[in-house]
Amino acid sequence: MNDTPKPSRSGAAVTDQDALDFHSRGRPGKLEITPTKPMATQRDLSLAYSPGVAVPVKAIAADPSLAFDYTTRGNLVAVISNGTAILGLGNLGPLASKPVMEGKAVLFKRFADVDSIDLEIDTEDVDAFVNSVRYLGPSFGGINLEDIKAPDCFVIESRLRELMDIPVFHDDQHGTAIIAVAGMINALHLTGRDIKTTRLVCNGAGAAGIACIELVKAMGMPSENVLLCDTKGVVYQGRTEGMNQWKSAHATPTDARTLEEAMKGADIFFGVSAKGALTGEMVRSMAPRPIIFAMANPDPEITPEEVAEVRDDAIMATGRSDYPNQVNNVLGFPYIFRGALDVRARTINEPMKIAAAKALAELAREDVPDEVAAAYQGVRPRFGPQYIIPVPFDPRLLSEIPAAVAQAAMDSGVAGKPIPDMAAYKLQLSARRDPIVGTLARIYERVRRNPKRVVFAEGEEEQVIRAAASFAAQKLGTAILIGREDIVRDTAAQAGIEIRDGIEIHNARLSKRNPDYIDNLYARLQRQGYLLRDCQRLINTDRNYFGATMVALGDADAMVTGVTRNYSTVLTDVRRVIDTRPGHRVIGVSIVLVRGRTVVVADTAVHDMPSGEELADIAEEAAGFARRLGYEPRVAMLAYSTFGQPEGERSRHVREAVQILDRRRVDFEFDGEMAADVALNPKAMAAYPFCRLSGPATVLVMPAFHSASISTKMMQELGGATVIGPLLVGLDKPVQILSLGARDSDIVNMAALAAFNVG
Ligand SMILES: NC(=O)C1=CN([C@@H]2O[C@H](COP(=O)(O)OP(=O)(O)OC[C@H]3O[C@@H](n4cnc5c(N)ncnc54)[C@H](OP(=O)(O)O)[C@@H]3O)[C@@H](O)[C@H]2O)C=CC1
Ligand SMILES: CC(=O)C(=O)O
Ligand SMILES: [Mg+2]
Repeated sequence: MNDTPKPSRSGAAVTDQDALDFHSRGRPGKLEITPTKPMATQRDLSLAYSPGVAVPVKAIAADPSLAFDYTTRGNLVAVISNGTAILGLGNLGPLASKPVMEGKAVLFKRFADVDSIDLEIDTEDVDAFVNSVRYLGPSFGGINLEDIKAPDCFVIESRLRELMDIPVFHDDQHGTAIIAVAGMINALHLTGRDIKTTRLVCNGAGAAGIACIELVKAMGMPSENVLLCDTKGVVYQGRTEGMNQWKSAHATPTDARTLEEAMKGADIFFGVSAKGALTGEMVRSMAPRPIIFAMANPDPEITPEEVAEVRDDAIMATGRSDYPNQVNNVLGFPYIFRGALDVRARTINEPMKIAAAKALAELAREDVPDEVAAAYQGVRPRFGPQYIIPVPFDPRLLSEIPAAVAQAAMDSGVAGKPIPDMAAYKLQLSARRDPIVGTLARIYERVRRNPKRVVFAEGEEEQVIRAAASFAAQKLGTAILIGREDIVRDTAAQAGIEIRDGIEIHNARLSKRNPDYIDNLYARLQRQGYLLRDCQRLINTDRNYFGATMVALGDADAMVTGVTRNYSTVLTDVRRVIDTRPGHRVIGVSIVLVRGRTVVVADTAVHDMPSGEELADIAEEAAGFARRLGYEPRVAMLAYSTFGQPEGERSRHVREAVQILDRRRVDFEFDGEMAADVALNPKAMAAYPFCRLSGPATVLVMPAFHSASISTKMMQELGGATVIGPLLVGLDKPVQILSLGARDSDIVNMAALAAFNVG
């Protein structure tokens, strides 16, 4: 396996300050609760609360299964910990565990649309813990126990499983075991091993370790082939020190006493212990083509670089996202609970776990979609030593894993509500996906494959420097900060931002390119009332002119700006330097992402009251933009009226635009004029059977700037939508303008969109 590429970090590493800022910014923490019903009127109140609420109360009292129909129970999982084994950091208590538990709760939501809340319980007493949880059954559809130390976790989980009629799942045990076994199945396949003759050493005999070896044995590895180790060394038959019944059950008759001795000739190493527990020497002593899963978090037992120093034939995985082969339970718990909840499973049993592991292993062997390539810096992974397990951003996880788990629950008789049509269920699962994940991941992947030089014009601003550092660290290209070098460096130092490789600082006044930039600007503006002196001043002192000219003359590929000045001023400046792309019209489009759907809205930036002709151009630009993003455009020309009713002056332009598009014979679906509900809601559209759109619109062309701007901002503020943009489309060179005070993550997204040349 000498052709195995050397392991490398993806470069998305974060600083301690990044992590603290991420957690404290805006509303502290990572989640909030939002209502699903309006609570606006007296009637709403009467329905949601007294007296209306009494009706579902009585219904549930008569038939408890109705709680799934009338409450959140069926989609709600509690992530519960006492903080006694937080990642590999040890017993730091319940309060300190809260960031991890909140994190798991948001991952449930993000990856599988499972609502989740963290509960930290302040006790190390097993009985008290069990009692705190057992009475919570009516609140939840499932219980995810987390980061509870062994052996307490074994007692807690088995007692709660007996006491509660919903799935109780200690993720550090079974989640980890499922993912590790999935990776192992593929690694065995790649190295041509038979599980029956393979020897495994598992370092860590706690929650994760015991569960991993139990599942491995359930998959067919003979007990005598498995050596378990802990802080005292090998768990051998007859050992008395540091033992408990769970370790004893896996004690082996062996002469090996230390991890070092155990590792000699071993085929597989599972590390679920602590940072640095495995040495290069031990790796050297393993069998040919060894399989090493160093899963301790946040730092593995050994790094891929350290393994690569001693041998080049290993298949290596860690629990981290910044190396290839992330063996982490995030690949399991969202989807396992999704499947279990959807069939109202009473428990998560062995067949469901094995089904999840097999489905994961199978996914890694299939061809991967674009978004998966994103996590591999544009190098499309292919099943092999560097890709034995799917990545967390793989969109297929959400349709495949829950379906496999649900099927296994049905087959093993624990499903309370079987799924009648699996194919339809898989489609429903895909629709649960948060679309922003896919859209941005695709763009990032393409930019990484073809990195660009991007100007960050307001280079002295802290959030811009932070964004530039992140852009460079994510290997999206070179970030060019415009500003005075000493000020940029001081601001960066004070904010704890490292100016690393991939960042350049350009001071406009000192640039050798100034004479050329001034000549270029003067040639463009001399007949618009500008003197040479004016152009000198603009290039020397105005970072937008300097930066845009860099892009115009090819010294950079794209630019982002606008954090410190208002949109229209910046747009005017930029358009003085950069032309409209021949045959195009400059417009602004916004991408609106709401659960389950993405729509493109135009024109959100440039034309105030567009004519029919201009609306037709806007439709063409927006449709082209949607295609470049990978969406099939179905363009609705919006108005307050639908096909002539009610009549009105403003709808006339929209009708005209439709006629113009007809004459132009454009190659995308369009129709109008129509109201927004008709465009977006198939039931409302059904009232107009002659409508030419084959489904809900994906592109909304607004009748005027005010309606475009108002509606997108309302969607953002009131509708919970994520709005990206306005993005400038139709310029000859890619420039994107940020909103005043944009945050670093928004700036990075815009820089990536500019580099992608989305416009
Ligand atoms: N990648 C992933 O998805 C997951 C990774 N993990 C990681 O696994 C590790 C263990 O977690 P968990 O099982 O929940 O914790 P537990 O506290 O339940 O168990 C820890 C086990 O590790 C052993 N151990 C600790 N340090 C060493 C060492 N230096 N050498 C040998 N054994 C050691 C302990 O030994 P003893 O019994 O003697 O005290 C104990 O058996 C953590 O680092 C965690 O981050 C956990 C879950 C998921
Ligand atoms: C990933 C995880 O659950 C852990 O490290 O504890
Ligand atoms: Mg954990």
